[in-house]
Amino acid sequence: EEQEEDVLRELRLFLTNLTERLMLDRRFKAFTKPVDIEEVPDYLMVVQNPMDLSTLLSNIDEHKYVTVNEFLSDADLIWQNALEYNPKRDQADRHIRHHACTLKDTMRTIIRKELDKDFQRICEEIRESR
Ligand SMILES: COC(=O)N1C[C@@H]2C[C@@H]3O[C@]2(Cc2nccnc23)C1
Repeated sequence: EEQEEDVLRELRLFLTNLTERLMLDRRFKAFTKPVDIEEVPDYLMVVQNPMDLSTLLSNIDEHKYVTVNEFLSDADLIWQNALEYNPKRDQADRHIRHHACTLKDTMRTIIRKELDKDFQRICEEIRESR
């Protein structure tokens, strides 16, 4: 009903604001757009489910997420894929793995500090009712 759409609208605002803040952080520049398959032809041989911050924003706009955990399932792909595709000991791989770990920690810290637990539970009850 209308109250449910009000809740999901507020969730979309929170997730959009979170994602846009991450996109503005220069440490996460490599994660803002899909990896260019023409530049990195073997990427899809290693990574089954590519994900990036701009795709998260599109998914939010398409009402893909009813709970924060559904959003995190996709958002976690970003840093998980980076750890998987960039495992070498060289500085370039170490840099992107460090930023991937920082992305993981930053997302969860913002959610824990800024998203009300009761609000999250209401979203989960809407998901269970559908
Ligand atoms: C999330 O980003 C990544 O996992 N990567 C891995 C790719 C390897 C390296 O850096 C990336 C893009 C790139 N393009 C051209 C040549 N080499 C590279 C970004």
